[in-house]
Amino acid sequence: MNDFDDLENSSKEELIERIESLEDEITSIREEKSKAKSNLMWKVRKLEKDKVLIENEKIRLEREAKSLRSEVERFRSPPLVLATITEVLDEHRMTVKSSTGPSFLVNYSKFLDEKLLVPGSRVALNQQTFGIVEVLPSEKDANVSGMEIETKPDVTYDQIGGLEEQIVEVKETVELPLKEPELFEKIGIDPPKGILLYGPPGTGKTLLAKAVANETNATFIKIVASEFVKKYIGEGARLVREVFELAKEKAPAIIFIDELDAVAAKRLKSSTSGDREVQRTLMQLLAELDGFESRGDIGIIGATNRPDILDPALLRPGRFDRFIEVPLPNADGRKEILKIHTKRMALDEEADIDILCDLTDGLSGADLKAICTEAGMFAIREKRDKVTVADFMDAVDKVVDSEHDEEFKKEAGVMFG
Ligand SMILES: Nc1ncnc2c1ncn2[C@@H]1O[C@H](COP(=O)(O)OP(=O)(O)OP(=O)(O)O)[C@@H](O)[C@H]1O
Repeated sequence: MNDFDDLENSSKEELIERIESLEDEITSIREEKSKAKSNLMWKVRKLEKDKVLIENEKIRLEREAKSLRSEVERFRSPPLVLATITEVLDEHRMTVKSSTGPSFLVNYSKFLDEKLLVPGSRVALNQQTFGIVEVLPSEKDANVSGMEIETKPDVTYDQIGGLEEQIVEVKETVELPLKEPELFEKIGIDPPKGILLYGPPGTGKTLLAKAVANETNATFIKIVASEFVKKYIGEGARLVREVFELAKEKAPAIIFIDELDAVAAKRLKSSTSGDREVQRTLMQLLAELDGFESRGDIGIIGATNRPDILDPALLRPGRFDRFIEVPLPNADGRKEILKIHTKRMALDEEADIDILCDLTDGLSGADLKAICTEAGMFAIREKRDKVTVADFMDAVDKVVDSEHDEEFKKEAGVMFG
């Protein structure tokens, strides 16, 4: 006997009740079907995105390998020599004193502005011909361009997502000696001098350093080590000296040296003048670290994406002797970071951060920030007042693509000057 056999004997009320219950059942089956369908659609979309991400990653890695090869080539090209004009002899020749000591009688490129070629001007010389190839800005300007100084940065720890352990470590090793130096004195140990933050680009190393400076009311002095040794022989060591002098003047201060590997790569066997310049700069940095008494009023934070190539001399006790890894965020970290960057955004009800977390595996905090900004831009462009899931998905695509473009441009820049 099936469910419908006794229908003939049912009363009208019973029949109506039965029909209603069947209608309810049909509605709920329909709802489940539509939910399952949208779930499946999400999964398909996510798998498609994953596929694109993996393919992009492959392209990225291939480009990275290519760009690293070009970088090696670039490091092999000789840097320019820094000099100051001492006397203009005639319209072709002048005497200069180089930053490494000796004076030279030199020619200059006819493309230079002669009005700038006066005694006292700083110039760059070709290392082989010693001809003047460039007139440099005054020393003051050059300094400023290599350094970023902020009296009390406005970054606080609650603006940093997914780095709870790192924050605790930074608080202990940099903040505590700055805030309560007497604790170390009482116990009779020296506070740590320098800490090294290492991890991929855009993961929050600079943010951490700025938050310490904020918390301790310190001046934040940032220098990018690759700027020291980019071009001019003799400049690197001088800049290192000046940074430490400035920090003492402005104490309490945090010295943040980004891209530390640029002056502290393991010694190479070959010895071009570029390598020697890097060595001179590193020596000066080591001398400053050794000579400087860590009384707790200056914190030194180094950062690198390549801890594996650092010269061990720099990592000895009393130098950069604490290492803190700042990795790419995991799913929880990404959620935290997205929460921080979407906090002030007007989000559509369906814009679910969990979905976004799944779609952004392998991306950095800087990428996540860029995705939020891009998603907002898409909404503005379409004159909507809420940011939707689709905006975020398009933003993920855009940011991932633009990263590849950036790498391509960088590579092209290296190849074509
Ligand atoms: N953990 C994070 N929490 C919140 N925002 C982050 C985080 N990491 C990165 N960001 C965002 O990305 C931006 C860049 O990050 P930051 O400069 O700190 O990276 P970095 O590790 O110092 O990178 P690099 O190695 O390229 O110097 C920050 O200003 C912030 O907006």
